Amino acid sequence: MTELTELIGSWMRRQRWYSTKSVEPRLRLLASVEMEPSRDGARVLTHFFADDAPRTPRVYQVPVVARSSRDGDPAALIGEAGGRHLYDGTADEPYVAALAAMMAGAGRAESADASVRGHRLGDPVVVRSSRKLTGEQSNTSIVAELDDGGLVLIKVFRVVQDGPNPDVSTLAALTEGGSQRTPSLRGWVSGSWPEAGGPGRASGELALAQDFLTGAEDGWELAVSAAEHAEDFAERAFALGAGTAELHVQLARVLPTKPAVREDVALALDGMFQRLTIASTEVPAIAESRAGIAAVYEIAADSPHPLLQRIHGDLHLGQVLHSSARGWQFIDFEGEPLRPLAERALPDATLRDVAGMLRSFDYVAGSLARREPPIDATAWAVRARASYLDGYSSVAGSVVTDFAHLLDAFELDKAVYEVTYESRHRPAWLPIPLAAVDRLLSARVL
Ligand SMILES: Nc1ncnc2c1ncn2[C@@H]1O[C@H](COP(=O)(O)OP(=O)(O)O)[C@@H](O)[C@H]1O
Ligand SMILES: O=P(O)(O)O[C@H]1O[C@H](CO)[C@@H](O[C@H]2O[C@H](CO)[C@@H](O)[C@H](O)[C@H]2O)[C@H](O)[C@H]1O
Repeated sequence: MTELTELIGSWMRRQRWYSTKSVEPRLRLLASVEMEPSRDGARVLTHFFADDAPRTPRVYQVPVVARSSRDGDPAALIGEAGGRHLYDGTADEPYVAALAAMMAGAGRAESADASVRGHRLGDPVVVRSSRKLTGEQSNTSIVAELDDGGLVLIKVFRVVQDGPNPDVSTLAALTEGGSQRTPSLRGWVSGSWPEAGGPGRASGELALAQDFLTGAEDGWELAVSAAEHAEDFAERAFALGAGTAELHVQLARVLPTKPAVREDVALALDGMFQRLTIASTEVPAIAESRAGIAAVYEIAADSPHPLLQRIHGDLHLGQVLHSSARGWQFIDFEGEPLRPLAERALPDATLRDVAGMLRSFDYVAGSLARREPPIDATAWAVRARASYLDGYSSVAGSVVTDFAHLLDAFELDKAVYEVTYESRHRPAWLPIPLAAVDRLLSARVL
């Protein structure tokens, strides 16, 4: 087992989804499940590893195909352990087929310490071929071609946590409610494994499958390209705002809503202060602005709050796709990866999503300002922001002006979260949210 743990540890360190880049993984194998009976000398396994390197241990799901000979795709080869050649399951057909079969037939597999189980929504998913997507992602996404020629996107969660994953629960509710603002969910796989830090068991979702939107364009890439070429984005931003408000209306229809009581406001405020404390500890420049930031949070906490409901939770341009047939589509309802899972599905204020998208327009300008030679897209971002808010209000009414103090606080809170995110993942982009914090604070003083 040491051989396996060492091999996976050194491979994992190089993967985009390994979330604690600054430290060496310290892995412990918690459990393994064989997803289906061994076929043609290939075993399909899902391993659960605890990583003790971060302050709070994290559990990673690592699916592998263990082959008796070196006959898999060389690009997917992890290495050799226990006399077998291990391949990254997400890049290897037998694993993807086993996962899809589990969803299609509501199948189940278990070992002494862990289990996995498939759930189906709508027509069964039978995979003919598959291709792993590459890119800057927290999870691993695979495009699979189905027997009927259709395509699905299979997303394999890497860090797995105890409790329901909002990506699945939100998509399931929207799909069952007939939403056209998001690709339909086709099925998912849940599992249980030993707790990382205690004697109990944890359970949660391991993967999902949803319709793949062929030809859809990534919102971030569309926006950056428009800003770079000084092309107007007002119409697209208006439609995105209106689409966000429609999504919120649908979410309020299919999932619980609740009036904001004192405890909800206190909890939200607590969360914002916790994020501020983390950011101030990791990036001392933020500590200097603490009093100003705290004042904005306190004003928001004392202001009226709208009805709370399920929201997207991490809305930015990278979470929307533009499809010529369906307009703007919203994906990835997992919430902010740096936030505890249990918090992410709690009813929240829709303006938190609006604030996320506003920050994203600022990021477009911020990233172009860092190009060589720099491109000034400040005016582009201001116009996109205004059009987005107009579009949102065209469906949601006066919520943006009625709860303006809340929107201010959410924008600042998101920028503070981004400070921590960038300092951990992309230090070169740290100046973008740092400048935003300064700007958002000085805009209030003037
Ligand atoms: N249903 C879909 N149809 C087409 N492309 C998709 C779909 N879902 C995701 N993608 C593509 O996969 C990428 C990663 O998906 P996402 O859900 O954001 O994963 P992560 O949680 O790893 O960030 C997206 O940026 C998008 O380009
Ligand atoms: O997409 P994820 O769910 O993994 O979200 C995390 O990563 C995002 C970056 O990929 C990060 O978004 C920040 O950078 C974006 C540009 O790359 C920008 O559009 C967003 O506005 C900005 O917040 C997100 O915060 C983080 O949770």
